[in-house]
Amino acid sequence: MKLQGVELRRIRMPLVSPFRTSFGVETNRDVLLLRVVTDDAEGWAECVAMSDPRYSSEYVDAAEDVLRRFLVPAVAARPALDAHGVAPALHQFKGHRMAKAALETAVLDAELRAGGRTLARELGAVHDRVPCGVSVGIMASVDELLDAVAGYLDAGYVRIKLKIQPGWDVEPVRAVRERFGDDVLLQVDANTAYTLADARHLARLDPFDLLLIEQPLDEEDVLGHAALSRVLTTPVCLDESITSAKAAADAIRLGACSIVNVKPGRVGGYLEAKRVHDVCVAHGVPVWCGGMLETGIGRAANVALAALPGFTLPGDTSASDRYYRTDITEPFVLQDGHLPVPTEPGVGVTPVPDALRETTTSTEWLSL
Ligand SMILES: O=C(O)CCC(=O)N[C@@H](C(=O)O)c1ccccc1
Repeated sequence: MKLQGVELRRIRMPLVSPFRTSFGVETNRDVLLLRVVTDDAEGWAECVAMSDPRYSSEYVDAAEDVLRRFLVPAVAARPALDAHGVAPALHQFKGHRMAKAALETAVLDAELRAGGRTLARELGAVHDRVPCGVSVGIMASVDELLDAVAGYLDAGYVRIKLKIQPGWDVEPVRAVRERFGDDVLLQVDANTAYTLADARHLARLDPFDLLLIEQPLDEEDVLGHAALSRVLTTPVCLDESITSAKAAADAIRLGACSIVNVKPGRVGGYLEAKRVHDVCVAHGVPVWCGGMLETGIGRAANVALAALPGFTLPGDTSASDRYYRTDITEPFVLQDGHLPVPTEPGVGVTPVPDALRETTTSTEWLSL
């Protein structure tokens, strides 16, 4: 394929309700979309970088800048363009995995649309729908949390994930167990909010039969997670620490985790995400698909990934209305606790022109 140009488009998506984690509150998503135009087809992708560098070091203005000045020119310089050539072309640049993931995914989407192939087939999906979990933020009170969880269970979500932080952990978990019983699939996500000194406190979560505790310690504290895994009976799952398939292999071999949250943006794209999946499957480690409050563009690709055989735990692949009143694609609607895997070529969805027009805050064309 020959790259003709790349559109960098920023859109503003208000959340239906504030989403609070241990590192801040999200009320609007400032999203960077990429549209790659080649001589064969167009491809779309969503960059999952947040507005500020609090989930990881990346943030959306930096992603846009590094794409404009370094990543797009490097890919455009390749004589023959295909998705598997993007990562090697970008290897010269350090980090910026979310920006790299967006560019690779847009090229992959164009390549697959041109060939009439779905992302699901390309990645090795084995299911035509995926079970969906939901992520529940930190709330102002336990009563507010219980109302939110009741609503999501009524909506059909098959797994509940609670955000936790020091001062909001054992009590909300106990309240959810007491209200909704022991059969609800329940897990917690700390987003690095604790230290190894909190091990004994975190062990107070063990009696609640959680599926996992996600990223309790700093993303660089792999050995700390290994030590914590020896103290807790709750399985430890890593998110922020797993930046590549090699990082996953190392963390598993060091005993730092027994479950992995796979996020394509965090690891540099869907091709590396499949490699993370394959490494985890080879080690007998279950994986599930994480989320970054994606619009339908990123959500479609995540649902395809979540249909791979090693994704044996429900992911954060919620319906569009979990976060957005109006999505920029046809909405993903929960059906019996599941979302259907897109069946159209590429990521399988494209933005609805009116919705895109109404949410766009800037657009820039990089001609090549
Ligand atoms: O359902 C979703 O898309 C969000 C799932 C979720 O909780 N994401 C968390 C995370 O740390 O995994 C997050 C929240 C806000 C910003 C970045 C990440």
